[in-house]
Amino acid sequence: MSAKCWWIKNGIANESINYYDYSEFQNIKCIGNGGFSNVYQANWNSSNTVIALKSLLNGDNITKEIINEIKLMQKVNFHKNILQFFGITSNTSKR
Ligand SMILES: Nc1ncnc2c1ncn2[C@@H]1O[C@H](COP(=O)(O)OP(=O)(O)OP(=O)(O)O)[C@@H](O)[C@H]1O
Repeated sequence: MSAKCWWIKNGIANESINYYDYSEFQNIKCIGNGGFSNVYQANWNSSNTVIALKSLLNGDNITKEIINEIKLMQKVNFHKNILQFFGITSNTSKR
């Protein structure tokens, strides 16, 4: 396992990153594409709200940019003009 992949797994294990079961998300529709991800809209059962799921094109290749994005989003999670980062999920049926 790469050090960057370990950073995510360790974050989930020590609860500094929330992990959600993929089955919590319904009505998943693609709404955008970026350089390293596809973005989907979904209904989230736990919060009864609509959220964006950012799906990495290559989940096996966690780059330093992805880690930086997670770190930055966690730091600015309080700001009303910045989307809230809730956590990570994994579509295990795709693996
Ligand atoms: N929360 C959101 N709500 C609605 N659309 C979104 C949201 N997040 C991303 N998108 C859409 O998905 C597209 C790609 O998202 P984003 O730029 O975050 O992906 P990325 O892989 O980080 O791209 P890049 O590497 O080009 O920065 C956006 O241009 C936008 O159209």
